[in-house]
Amino acid sequence: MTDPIVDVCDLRKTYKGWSVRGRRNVDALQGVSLQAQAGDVFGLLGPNGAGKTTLIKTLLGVVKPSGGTASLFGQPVGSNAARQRVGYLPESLRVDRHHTARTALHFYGRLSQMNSADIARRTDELLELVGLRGRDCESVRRFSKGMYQRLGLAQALMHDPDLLVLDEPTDGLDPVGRNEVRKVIERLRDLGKTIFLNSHILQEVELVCTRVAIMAGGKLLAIGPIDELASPTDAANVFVDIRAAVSGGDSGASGRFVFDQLTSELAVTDSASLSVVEKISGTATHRIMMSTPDQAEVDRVVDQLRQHGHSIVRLENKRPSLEDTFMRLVGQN
Ligand SMILES: Nc1ncnc2c1ncn2[C@@H]1O[C@H](COP(=O)(O)OP(=O)(O)OP(=O)(O)O)[C@@H](O)[C@H]1O
Repeated sequence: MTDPIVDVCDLRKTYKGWSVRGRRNVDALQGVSLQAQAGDVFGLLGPNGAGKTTLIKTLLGVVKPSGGTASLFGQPVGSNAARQRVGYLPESLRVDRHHTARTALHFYGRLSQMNSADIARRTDELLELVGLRGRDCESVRRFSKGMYQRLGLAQALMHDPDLLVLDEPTDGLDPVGRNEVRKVIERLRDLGKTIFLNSHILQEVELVCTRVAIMAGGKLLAIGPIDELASPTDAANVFVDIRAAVSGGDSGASGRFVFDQLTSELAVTDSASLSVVEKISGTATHRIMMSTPDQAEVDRVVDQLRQHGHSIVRLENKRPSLEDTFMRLVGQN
């Protein structure tokens, strides 16, 4: 494996402060360790106060850690060598209202000490990438929130960084705006950029991230590829649609009737709860819902259904979503 792009080891941050009752320190990071590899789209998740912003600010060299180490590209965070390779989109970027997209990118290019020729070339490339070509000479005052965020992504990319840190890039956007920003992130992922994304929107993270870290109370609760985060004991929801061999031959029998028949026919163990059976309206099909972490149990139920003359029309095994895993981990903590 190559050296990590982001390497955080036992990172700690205590904000020192006072309240009316005396000294009040906040342990915002309590020994966080994580790594992101080149090409990762790394999602940082956690409830309010989890320490996500503190972690991001530490990576950017804005907050000084109280303990532990953090490096980007093998260089200590905050060093010039590390900063030059990072692009940052803050949660609430403010672009002066007199700017157009083009003049704003010129301004940010100058801040990155780029020359005029490079700024002009890069501006054209980025306007194309974020889908603002043709709108580049309009005042940003007329921009929708989605266009504004895409301009924010362009400014973060001006100096062609290898690592992008995005703080809540889709916060406050409508579904269309979110979709547009997500497409840009996917394009950047395809270009091989490493992306560190802080977001509250679990569905967004599930759609674009290759790996996630879940934090709460300044601690790391879980880290890994999304499909490996669910614990082996997390139940999957299994839906089995059947043409039921209903006793009495009534294919239009109610879900309750079929449920009672199945519970007397099937030897279901405790690990699988045959929670409900419902009639799918307008069809001769009934849907059985089970909740079990045990695939062997599903296989047993399917075998028994067949043995009792029920025919399987469709089987769907829905693994726990990122939201299920998040709620379980954060709930436990
Ligand atoms: N400058 C500061 N001084 C004192 N305490 C702070 C400071 N910044 C953050 N904190 C505290 O540190 C803890 C972690 O805050 P942080 O902003 O890093 O969490 P977060 O996960 O980003 O939360 P949110 O999702 O609400 O932005 C919180 O208890 C917060 O009140």
